[in-house]
Formats: sequence, C-alpha cells, structure tokens
Amino acid sequence: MEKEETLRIDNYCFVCGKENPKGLKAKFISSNGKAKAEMILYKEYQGYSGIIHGGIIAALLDEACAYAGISLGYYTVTAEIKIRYRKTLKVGEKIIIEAFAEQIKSKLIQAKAQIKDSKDTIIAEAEGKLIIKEKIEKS
Ligand SMILES: CCCCCCCC/C=C\CCCCCCCC(=O)SCCNC(=O)CCNC(=O)[C@H](O)C(C)(C)COP(=O)(O)OP(=O)(O)OC[C@H]1O[C@@H](n2cnc3c(N)ncnc32)[C@H](O)[C@@H]1OP(=O)(O)O
Repeated sequence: MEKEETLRIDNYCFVCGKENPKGLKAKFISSNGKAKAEMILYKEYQGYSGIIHGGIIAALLDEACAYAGISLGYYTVTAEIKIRYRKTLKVGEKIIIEAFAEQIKSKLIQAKAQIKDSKDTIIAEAEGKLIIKEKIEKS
C-alpha cells in the first residue's frame, strides 16, 4: 500500500505564509483549541467595488479553524466548511477572526469560526469539519 503523504509546512500558505508575496499574511495566535488574528483587508481582495470577496472571507475562516486544530496538536485537512455571510465586509475595515475547535472522534475535529468588525458585529461565521492527518511532534 502507498504511504500516505505527510503535510509539509514551508511558510507559503496563501493565508498565513510569511514567505508568500501574494498571500494574505494573517498572523494567528492559538492555544487550547482557540485561534485568533486581527487584520485589515485592502482593495486587492475585493469582489464588487469596496466589498471584500467572499472567497477570501472563506479562506480566513477555514484557516482559523485549522489553527484552532493545530493548537490541539494536530495537522488537519478540511473535509467540509459551511459559511454564513451576515454582513458585507468593507475594504479597509479592521477585523477580528476567532475560532474554537474540539476533537469529537479519533480523526474528526469540529470547529467554529467567526469574523467580527471593530464594533463587535459578526460579518461571517463558519462551521468546519477537519480530518486529522497527523499529530504534531513537539520539538
Ligand atoms: C509544534 C507547533 C507547530 C505550529 C506550526 C503552526 C504553523 C502552521 C502553518 C501552516 C498552517 C497551514 C494551515 C492550512 C490550512 C489549510 C486547510 C486546507 O485548505 S486543507 C485542503 C482542503 N481540503 C482537502 O484537500 C481535503 C481533501 N479531501 C480528503 O483528503 C478526503 O476526502 C478526507 C481526508 C477529507 C476524507 O477522506 P476519507 O473519507 O477517505 O477519510 P478517512 O481517513 O477514511 O476517514 C477519516 C474519518 O473521518 C470521517 N469523515 C470524513 N469526512 C467526513 C465528513 N465530511 N464529516 C464527518 N466525518 C467525516 C470518516 O467517516 C472517518 O471516520 P471514522 O474513522 O470511520 O470514524
């Protein structure tokens, strides 16, 4: 049987990679199943004029879920993600992205994430199912 591919981290993640010149460069902090980042998205990421593209919002929510899972000690892939877009996100607005994850089966992590603006209004929220691929070895 073929050996399963391992997930490699090379700092080029589109959402968080420090080395990716075309990435969003989000900086997540995470611990104990929670993850958080703050950032501002500019015009490069809009769809309609002045409004951030929903795909970018989805990528941020997905990443927040992954980081919450990483903080539980696992690298995962996303099997499913459901997104609810509640308000449009305007270009140039400060946002807070937060996620919470829990392991509910041996290979399954369930995560919830949300994006709020600086007035604490929910812009978008997500529910994700993440499949555990490997345990993070502590160095
Ligand atoms: C020391 C600290 C260091 C910290 C460092 C921090 C730095 C971090 C740096 C960088 C972070 C980067 C973060 C990036 C994040 C990106 C996230 C993504 O974009 S991931 C790419 C998109 N997703 C895919 O490409 C998946 C593609 N799909 C698949 O691979 C498969 O379809 C998969 C694995 C999702 C399911 O495949 P199957 O069904 O063959 O899986 P089977 O292994 O058989 O099942 C596993 C278990 O999961 C359940 N399962 C599978 N899908 C499910 C679902 N949708 N809902 C519920 N359960 C499900 C199954 O029923 C099974 O459960 P049972 O073991 O039988 O109890």
